[in-house]
Amino acid sequence: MPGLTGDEIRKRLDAARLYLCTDARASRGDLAEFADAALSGGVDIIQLRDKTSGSPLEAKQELAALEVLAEACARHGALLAVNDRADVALAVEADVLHLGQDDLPVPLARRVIGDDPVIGRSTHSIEQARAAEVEPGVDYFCTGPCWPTPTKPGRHAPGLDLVRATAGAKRPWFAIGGIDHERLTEVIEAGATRVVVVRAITEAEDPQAAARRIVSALP
Ligand SMILES: Cc1ncc(COP(=O)(O)OP(=O)(O)O)c(N)n1
Ligand SMILES: Cc1nc(C(=O)O)sc1CCOP(=O)(O)O
Ligand SMILES: [Mg+2]
Repeated sequence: MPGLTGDEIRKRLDAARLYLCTDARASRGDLAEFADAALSGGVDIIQLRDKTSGSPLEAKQELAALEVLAEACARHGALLAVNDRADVALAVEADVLHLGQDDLPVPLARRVIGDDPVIGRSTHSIEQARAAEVEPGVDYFCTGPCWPTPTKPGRHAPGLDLVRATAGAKRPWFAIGGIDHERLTEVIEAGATRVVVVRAITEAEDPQAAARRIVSALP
């Protein structure tokens, strides 16, 4: 199946509200079923982020998991995101590459993946968010963590002040970190219209219902 054009990817990014990061669920062996459930519940972007063992996945496992997620995304019209690795994003024709402050610089990543996929940036301070809002080659950014989270241990949480300071930014941006359905109202009141979640869906008994509840609460 031919991939999406850059314009199609950017159109879907503009409309995206709920972004999910998931591990490969190797211990549960249900990645395809889980992804179908989350995407049916309204997840717009799904990223493979597997740091469960403390080190990156072996390439073979990462590519196998991305193949499963790519098929699920194609079934549901969602975007497939790769974390950290421009070479892997190119290899699997991902729609999205997500880069943190310590990852590959954006101009180098662009050289690898070309112009079509979108690139996202993590930000953890007002200065970083302001920079990501105008940085060439960046299409969206994330601000967080909103609350300290065991999914990203040791990362200082700038909290909702960063969300408030970012509200109204010109580029698409997502709040991340410690967000679940119960905390969503606070995040929205602080000015976020898009969120990234991990445990709120990966640890839910019913991932489809968990995604649906979050989507229906978003503006
Ligand atoms: C959508 C999204 N937002 C933030 C992150 C975190 O990126 P980073 O700071 O590089 O940390 P790691 O995820 O690589 O540990 C993300 N992956 N995705
Ligand atoms: C992967 C990640 N990045 C963050 C950032 O602030 O950039 S917070 C985070 C983990 C978010 O997980 P949960 O939804 O389980 O709290
Ligand atoms: Mg990273």
